Amino acid sequence: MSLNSFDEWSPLREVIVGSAKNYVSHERELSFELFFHDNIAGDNDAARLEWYYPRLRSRGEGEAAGGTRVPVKRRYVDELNEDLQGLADTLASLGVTVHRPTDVAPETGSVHTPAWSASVVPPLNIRDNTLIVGDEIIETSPMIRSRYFETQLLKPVFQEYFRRGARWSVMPRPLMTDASFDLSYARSSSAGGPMEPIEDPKPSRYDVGHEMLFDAAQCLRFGRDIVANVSTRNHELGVDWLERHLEGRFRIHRVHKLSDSHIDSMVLALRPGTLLCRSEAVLEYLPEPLRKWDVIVPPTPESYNFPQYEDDDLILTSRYIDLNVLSVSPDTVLVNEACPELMRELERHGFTAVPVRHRHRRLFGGGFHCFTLDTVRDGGIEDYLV
Ligand SMILES: NC(=[NH2+])NCCC[C@H](N)C(=O)O
Repeated sequence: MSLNSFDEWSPLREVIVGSAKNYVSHERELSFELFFHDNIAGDNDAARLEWYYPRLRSRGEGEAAGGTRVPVKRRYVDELNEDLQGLADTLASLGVTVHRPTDVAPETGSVHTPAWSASVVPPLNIRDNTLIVGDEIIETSPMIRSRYFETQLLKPVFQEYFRRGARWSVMPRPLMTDASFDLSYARSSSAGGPMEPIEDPKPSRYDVGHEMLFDAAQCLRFGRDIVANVSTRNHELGVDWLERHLEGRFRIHRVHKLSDSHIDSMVLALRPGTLLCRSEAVLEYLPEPLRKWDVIVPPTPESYNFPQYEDDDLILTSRYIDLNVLSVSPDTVLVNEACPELMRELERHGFTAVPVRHRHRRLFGGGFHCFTLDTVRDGGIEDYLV
């Protein structure tokens, strides 16, 4: 079918499901530290910052171009791939056509630019680097160096949609030197909480000042309207680009500092008139028309909802990550089977919750919404925000 995805909830026909094949390590360098810096794990309104460990070690001589590779345990990667296959199988059993990315090679490759290099990670959280707006694929400007060329692994799928008539654009590629990053959000969000130090940015001959660095997962799509979270100058530039690019076709509504970057563990739209939110407080950030929608606030996740990890396992999400559900229609939602409380809450509001296994979401930074990219849904360019 042709690319057609304008919203987060209308009947799903085609989707891409991410892959974690050959995930071996995380590379801890400036862009990674900044991205995962602010793990807000608040009890509804009292936001609290979580530690990452092990603590950063400061860069030694000659280490400026790269970072420290932290291995990811093989068992977790195998279990994650098993769960991803389960997710793909569930979607297929619901009549959805599932596409998969190209897997990265077993030997970890590297991304090299004139300014730096970083090890490649698999195309797992594919929601992050591509925005589907109607009949257009937009590859967004990456925020993490290891993920600089991630969308290349979606190329066969994108080529096929292009062949069938899709528009296909790529936002400007950042030079992504240390000076490209606006550190103000990460620095100011440290107030009152323990915080890993942000390493001193190193100068580079390629510095051009703050650049656009913006993830598609900062957006939620509502027909003609797109809600985009902006927390830094980098995001602001990204939204400026999107606004100019989509002018006359879509309206963008900026929300400010709802989260560090991604919006989809804070709020999701389940059907016209119903939002799933981390807390009622989220509403105050949203555009006026959305504040009138019904809100489902799931019970706060408890530690028993999650596997126990060891000190050397990096935790990359808040415990609200399971809010990150995937709608296959306005009344059917894929939910982590580890969250019976969330499933019951959705059922109470008239949804069918389809349980799907997903064990290691906190180690790999994403739930079902993050791991997927919905390319064909029934919905069109409608005005929902009136
Ligand atoms: N599209 C995504 N990768 N979203 C994941 C957002 C997770 C969010 N940072 C949290 O810790 O709750």
